[in-house]
Amino acid sequence: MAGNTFGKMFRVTTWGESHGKALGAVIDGCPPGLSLSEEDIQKDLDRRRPGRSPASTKRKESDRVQILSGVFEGKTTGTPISLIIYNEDARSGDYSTLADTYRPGHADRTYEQKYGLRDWRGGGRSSARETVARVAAGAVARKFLSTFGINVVAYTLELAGVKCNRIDETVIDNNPFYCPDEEAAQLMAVKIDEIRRRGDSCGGIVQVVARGCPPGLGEPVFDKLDARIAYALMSIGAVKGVEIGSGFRCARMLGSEHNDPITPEGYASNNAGGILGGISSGMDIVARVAVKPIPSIRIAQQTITRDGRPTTITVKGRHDVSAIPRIVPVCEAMMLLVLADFMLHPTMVAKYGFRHT
Ligand SMILES: Cc1cc2nc3c(=O)[nH]c(=O)nc-3n(C[C@H](O)[C@H](O)[C@H](O)COP(=O)(O)O)c2cc1C
Ligand SMILES: C=C(O[C@@H]1CC(C(=O)O)=C[C@@H](OP(=O)(O)O)[C@H]1O)C(=O)O
Repeated sequence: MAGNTFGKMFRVTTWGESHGKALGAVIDGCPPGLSLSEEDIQKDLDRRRPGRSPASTKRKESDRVQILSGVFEGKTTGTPISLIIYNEDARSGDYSTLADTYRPGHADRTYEQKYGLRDWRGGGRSSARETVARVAAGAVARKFLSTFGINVVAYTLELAGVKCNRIDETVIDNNPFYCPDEEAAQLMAVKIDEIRRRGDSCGGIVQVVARGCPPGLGEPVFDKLDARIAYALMSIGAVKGVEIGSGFRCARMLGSEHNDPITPEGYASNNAGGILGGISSGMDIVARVAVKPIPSIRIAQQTITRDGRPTTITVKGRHDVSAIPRIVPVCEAMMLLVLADFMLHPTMVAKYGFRHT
């Protein structure tokens, strides 16, 4: 099956299914000499792992990563870096009704229409369990980018209709929703509890910010930085919208309001979200994603069987109430992979080289 590889210079292939033996990533193109340990990767995996918030699936996965190749004496060797994470708690028997019935909102029917068969155990390759491999690869990109002073942070702006009124990044890791407004996080917990009890699900909005990027990332046509970021974020399951900078609000602004004035010290505002003409400006890169509600819900829904008979489905198995907050580190990972890819573009290597730690 094509379409399992992301990136051109910093290339990542993910492999594995939600109820298979293991999942993993192969990273090709990471420069040699970079310090890299399993612990560097584990930190990010622990933020995505199930069980860390009331919105999370009850599936119990330790998500311990092992580095199988590409690292010797604590440094990358420039050869493919292979990472593996074993599945520990799939409980595939709970999914037997999915063998014959399609879940509304999930990939079951479209996948089968395309390939003619489907691993119905938890959605197989279409399960967001695959994002464990993206986060592992993203952590390697984070380590590489840190040598240039580049970092990426994401957080929850809105969940179940509860909006943040302030952004204080220092509190993000103090609450289970990765929310920069602690009061909003408390309301989110109440809402999630209500929705979970009803057997329903919900969505929200995540903001992703990249800091320390030099000017020059991205191409003026086709491979524009904003185009690649939108592609990367939209490639995550449940993401249905991506905005950069002022985003959809720009449609209602005047040019005199939207243009970011240029001063000798830099740009006076950042409606552009750090990207002009497809190329990073040196300002913070700011993107937001709209996340849809989780498809697998316990409320009865209308659907059809594989042979086209109408029926209703009440989805079994263990599911998130919302992809937020677990999607937050996944958004970080996809942004990190785009930036690492562009930092390895020949024009950027000529300017900045590789930095080793
Ligand atoms: C972190 C994360 C966790 C998710 N958890 C679930 C889940 O438990 N159950 C489910 O049905 N969908 C879950 N999803 C959403 C589905 O994977 C996604 O809706 C599905 O693959 C269909 O793709 P689409 O929504 O992009 O069309 C999750 C998505 C993410 C990013
Ligand atoms: C296990 C994880 O999340 C899963 C994402 C997911 C889905 O359909 O996206 C469905 C559920 O699992 P299963 O594939 O067993 O139905 C979630 O528990 C994980 O992210 O580690």
